Amino acid sequence: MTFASEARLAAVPWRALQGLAPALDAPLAAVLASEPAERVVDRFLRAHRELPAEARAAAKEAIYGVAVWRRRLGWHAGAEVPEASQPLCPTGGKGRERGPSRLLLAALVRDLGGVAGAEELLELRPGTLPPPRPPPDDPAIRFSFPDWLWAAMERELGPEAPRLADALDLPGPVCLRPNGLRTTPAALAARLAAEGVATAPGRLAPSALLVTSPRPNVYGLAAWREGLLEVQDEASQLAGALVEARPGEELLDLCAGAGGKTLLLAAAVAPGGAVDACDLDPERLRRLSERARRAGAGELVRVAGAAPPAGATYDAALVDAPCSELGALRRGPDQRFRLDPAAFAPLPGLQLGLLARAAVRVRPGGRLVYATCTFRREENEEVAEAFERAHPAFAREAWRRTWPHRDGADAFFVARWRRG
Ligand SMILES: C[S@@+](CC[C@H](N)C(=O)[O-])C[C@H]1O[C@@H](n2cnc3c(N)ncnc32)[C@H](O)[C@@H]1O
Repeated sequence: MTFASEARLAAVPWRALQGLAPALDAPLAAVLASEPAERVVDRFLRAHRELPAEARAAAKEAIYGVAVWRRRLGWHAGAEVPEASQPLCPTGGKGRERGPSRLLLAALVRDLGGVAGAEELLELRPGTLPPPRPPPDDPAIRFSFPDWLWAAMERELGPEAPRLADALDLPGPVCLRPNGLRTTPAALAARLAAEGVATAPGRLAPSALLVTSPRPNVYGLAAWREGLLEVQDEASQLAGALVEARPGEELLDLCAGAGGKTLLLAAAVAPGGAVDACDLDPERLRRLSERARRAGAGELVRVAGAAPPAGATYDAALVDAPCSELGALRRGPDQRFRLDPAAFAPLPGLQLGLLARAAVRVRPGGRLVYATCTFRREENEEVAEAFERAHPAFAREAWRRTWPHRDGADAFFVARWRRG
């Protein structure tokens, strides 16, 4: 069986890499030494504006492909690929003269891309790669995940885990949120169509629009500059929608970050309402203020700093908690090799503490919403259940999970309670 993430690589115009291999050595070495692929791709494309579109597309796939599939490629190339980002060491001496990254690229192009003559295309001696072999049986190697991450997926999903792994190896859809202060989903869809971008209604969140035309540069659209939309995953939109904010309400967004959900909430409480936005990170709050102004939500969002004003209470509070972010891995697929699972240990305590801080701000009859973008139950159901045990006045109203392979959206957990 071929998985969609594998089949996708067979459709890349790899032959357009002709003559590009030497220029790709440094970017490939950079991603293998743990620089984020997105940044490396951006730098490469800026430095090579002369390249035709097909070569640019193939170079981008080459850099992302080696960054993400490195573990699988090492298996095909006979090179040891460490699970964390460390310098790579080929076991055989062959190919060393071109650097191990070129060998991995050749494995990508030959073994996943299906290109005969990949070595010649990439200026390697024929026979540098070991003979081709069928996909590995070990799913962690097949889907190119560190062992600990594969184990976490298997623990959550059992036999369904390969479908999640496959989905996380595919680029996520581009999902848009119409700015309810300035437009409607139908009006935005028509406006985008006029700008050459086709969309379809989302399946999870009430007003989400999924881009169906080939990945456009959304930030280059006039509709974006005019503040008509935000790029926001559908699961994130669903989490905001589950707050069920109404016009005139006062809300607390305790972990507002750069404001993805704050802006959604601000549009929902207009007219007459307000959202107090808090975060520990002042830089994110600065970006939030900028985005709120662009969206026409400047009057609705009050940036409160690290904590809400003393004594303030709210109709609803959202805790979009810091988490391991494993559910959003499609947004930075090579991140999997930079994560240290030991860093997740303090998260449930932090999450529970944030929930308790938000709970005291919720007025009687008001709502408390907890959201994460991870699939680890230690940060999801287990935190939410611990909160319930300690806060019997809060009655459970909603309990949702989303999954990339089932819903086409990031893996989120959302719980909502009502204070008695
Ligand atoms: C998942 S992100 C928030 C994303 C944001 N709500 C959005 O929709 O764009 C979690 C945020 O929690 C913040 N954070 C971490 N610890 C915190 C704390 N103790 N109090 C408040 N915010 C905290 C982080 O700075 C980060 O911005």
